[in-house]
Amino acid sequence: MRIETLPEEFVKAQPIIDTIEAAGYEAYYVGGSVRDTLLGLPIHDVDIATSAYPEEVKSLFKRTVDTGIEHGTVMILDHGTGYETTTFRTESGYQDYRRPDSVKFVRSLKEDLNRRDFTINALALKTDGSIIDYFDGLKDLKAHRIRAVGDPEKRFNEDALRMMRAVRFASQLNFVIDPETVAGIKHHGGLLTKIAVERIHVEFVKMLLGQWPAMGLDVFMETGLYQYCPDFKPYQAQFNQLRTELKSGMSNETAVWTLLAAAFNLSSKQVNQLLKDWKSANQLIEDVQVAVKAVHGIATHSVDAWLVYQTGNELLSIANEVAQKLGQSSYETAALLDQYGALQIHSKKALAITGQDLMAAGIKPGPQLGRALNFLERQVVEGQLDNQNKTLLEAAINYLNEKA
Ligand SMILES: Nc1ccn([C@@H]2O[C@H](COP(=O)(O)OP(=O)(O)OP(=O)(O)O)[C@@H](O)[C@H]2O)c(=O)n1
Repeated sequence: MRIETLPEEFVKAQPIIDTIEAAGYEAYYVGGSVRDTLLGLPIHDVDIATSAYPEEVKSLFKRTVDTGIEHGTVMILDHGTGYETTTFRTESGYQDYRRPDSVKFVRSLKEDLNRRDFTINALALKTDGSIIDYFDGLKDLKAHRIRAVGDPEKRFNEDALRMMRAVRFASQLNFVIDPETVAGIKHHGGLLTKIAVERIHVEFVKMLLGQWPAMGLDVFMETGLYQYCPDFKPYQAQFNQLRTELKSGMSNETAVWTLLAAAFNLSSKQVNQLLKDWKSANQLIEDVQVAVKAVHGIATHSVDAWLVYQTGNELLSIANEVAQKLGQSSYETAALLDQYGALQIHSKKALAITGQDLMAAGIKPGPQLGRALNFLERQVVEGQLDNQNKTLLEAAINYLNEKA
């Protein structure tokens, strides 16, 4: 098998391989970029595997960075691009079910490919476009199948995260998982509890962002893997619902979490807790809480100006995307965004009056001044007042007189 025209990312990286080969070593493109090229998908990072030992690699290039030298990885910098170049290796140990305790550098490509997770990830590509395939990866690619290299039990015992990777690849590629590999996942699912939640989180989000999340969710549920993901175990029923409803992936991470929070019917407090447990960034937590509120408004057809204003353009699109995926929206996203666009103001700063103006008119600083500004903001957003300095000043004074 030979690829006629290599994507430009590989062509750009060719001088690296040429240099290594000219020094008498072997070097190949490996990993996800080879798999994705064969599937006609865009590629992200070009990874290189070589028979040269790390010190030998370093001696061949002017600019290198030791990104993971103990595992044989050196990054070669070339015209502003970094290429991770890893010495062929075998691995052993894995006491933490995640990283090998020790690696042994070897000179054989076959041994290196033999340590990898799935056959579709164990292909090597030469600069002339030919493919080296020791484990029937091409056959599996053609059959749209994820199959562990060698013994699945051993593969998952070495690195438990690979089970989540299998789920994620199923969702990204619309592939099925080979029965023996599924059996390995069922048997070793419990090892996931040994893995840091952040790592599970990354794979889980990638799964829901994949184009065929129902494929990934099927495996996630049927193998029982969900039971070993902290915080997700109680949501079996909701996951099952999602599997049938979710036809395609989500647009981004905020959308993924909004979908889960909405599908799981979580309260604001629960969303907060879930996302904190999953070590999410504060901004993400805030955004999801706002978006969930908007999903609820959209689902119950109570999308008023104030909700639209509070949610904002970006989160409004996300909220509608989620509501649509859950079959709860009949709104056109464009119509919601038009509604947002038609508001007189899009932030408090845009009010035609300031706290200074109010103080100049004799209103004392303090909580009542803040309350007056909040009142004006809402009135302007809801179209009860024009956003004009004089109008707002009069309205503020009336409001405060009424409250007095
Ligand atoms: N737990 C893992 C992680 C990675 N690999 C091997 O290392 C390669 C590169 O890993 P990574 O960059 O994490 O994933 P990709 O397969 O490249 O996929 P993607 O870039 O889409 O995440 C994989 O293809 C696979 O051969 C592995 O065997 N076991």
